[in-house]
Amino acid sequence: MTDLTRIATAGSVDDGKSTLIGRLLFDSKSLFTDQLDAVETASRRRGDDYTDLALLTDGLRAEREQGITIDVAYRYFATPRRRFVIADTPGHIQYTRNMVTGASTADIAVILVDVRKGVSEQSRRHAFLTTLLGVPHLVVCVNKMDLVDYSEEAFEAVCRDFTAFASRLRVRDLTFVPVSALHGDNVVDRSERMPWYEGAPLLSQLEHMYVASDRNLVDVRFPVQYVIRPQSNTHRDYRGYAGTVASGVLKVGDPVVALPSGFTSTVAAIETADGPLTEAYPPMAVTVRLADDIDVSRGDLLCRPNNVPRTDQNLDARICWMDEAAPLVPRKKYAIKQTTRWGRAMVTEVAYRIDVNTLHRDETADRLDLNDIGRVKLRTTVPFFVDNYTDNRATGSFILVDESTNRTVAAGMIEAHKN
Ligand SMILES: Nc1nc2c(ncn2[C@@H]2O[C@H](COP(=O)(O)OP(=O)(O)OP(=O)(O)O)[C@@H](O)[C@H]2O)c(=O)[nH]1
Repeated sequence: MTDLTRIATAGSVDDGKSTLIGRLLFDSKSLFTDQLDAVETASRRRGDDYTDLALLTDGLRAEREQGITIDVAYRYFATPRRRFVIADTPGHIQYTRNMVTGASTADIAVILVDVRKGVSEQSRRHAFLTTLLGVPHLVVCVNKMDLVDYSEEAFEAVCRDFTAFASRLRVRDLTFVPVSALHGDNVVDRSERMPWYEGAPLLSQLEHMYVASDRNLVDVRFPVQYVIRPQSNTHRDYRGYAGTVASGVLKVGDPVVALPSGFTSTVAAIETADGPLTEAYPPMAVTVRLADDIDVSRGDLLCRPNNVPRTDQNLDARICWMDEAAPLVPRKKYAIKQTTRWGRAMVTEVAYRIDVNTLHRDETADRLDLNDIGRVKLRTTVPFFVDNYTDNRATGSFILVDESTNRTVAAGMIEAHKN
């Protein structure tokens, strides 16, 4: 199985996120020498007597910031055990939107807490968003341990406060690691300055966390991205459906049903740029050929006949509002995209807005502003094939796009209907 483990990071400004990521890359020897030279030169130029690893990710981020609105920098690194992609989400402005972008596909979230500041409003917000986005594993790095003399009591106090808040959320797996990102304690190598800590350093936790079983390999969902139909005479009869497996394991010979038509067939072949396969699983990009010539178009969904998502035009969802230009206005029409399918949607009701610090639900709210999270009801113009987000992060999520500006204004997570 392609084992790319996705990590999302979160932390308030100056908690040390960039330094931690730099340290992970540096100490695990995942850096290219030319990048290292550049960082060392830049550090010297600034008069630092140490190599400022934050320059590494900050530099990257600056590159990414040009011309894109959602500035999440992705960094790949590998150890002999695992390959990782780490999303570095800036802690300052727009944190909710950036975190939603960075964490919606993450296997593991790493939240930084400055041990001197303790569990702040932002830490609570990060924990809440992590669970809202269904990230299965949460690792809290209690950073800057060097500034509290590597005190066990200081570490334990943060763990206690964080656990108390997390107990009110749906956290599946919570781990704490005391680190000093600056000095490298417990990041890649075990720290000798914290003999009281019996756990493993961060990297080793990331390498050993069991993530495969978190992925949905049960419910086959294959959203069709393109229909491939060559026009040449030699390939006249060829018809393939290209897309990315959203969940489940698709096998040659399996019966499938196409939605919305409801026609059934069997998988005749699974093709990739590197040759044919007998099975495909998420997030593989493949072309599927069917035994019968049934009507399948872009935006349709292939699944198993005995395991289909619900077809719905009324959606209940939690959404995060991401548009700084205008608040969410009920009854306004937006474009909606779920997997590869587009339609139009109208928010018919804002049920409540959630205060992420207190988890209080404000049922009097009738709009959502930038970074607000709320529960809403939507009505779509065409049927969508949906699962609850808790069962399927791919088919349970959607975005709303403002058609006049073409901006993504919301990310949504579908929930079961409630009255
Ligand atoms: N003493 C000490 N300082 C640290 C540690 N980790 C980071 N710092 C310092 O804290 C400051 C902020 O670190 P960054 O890594 O830039 O913080 P950040 O969270 O990435 O901040 P943004 O990039 O602005 O989101 C820098 O001056 C770091 O050198 C640590 O473990 N100990």
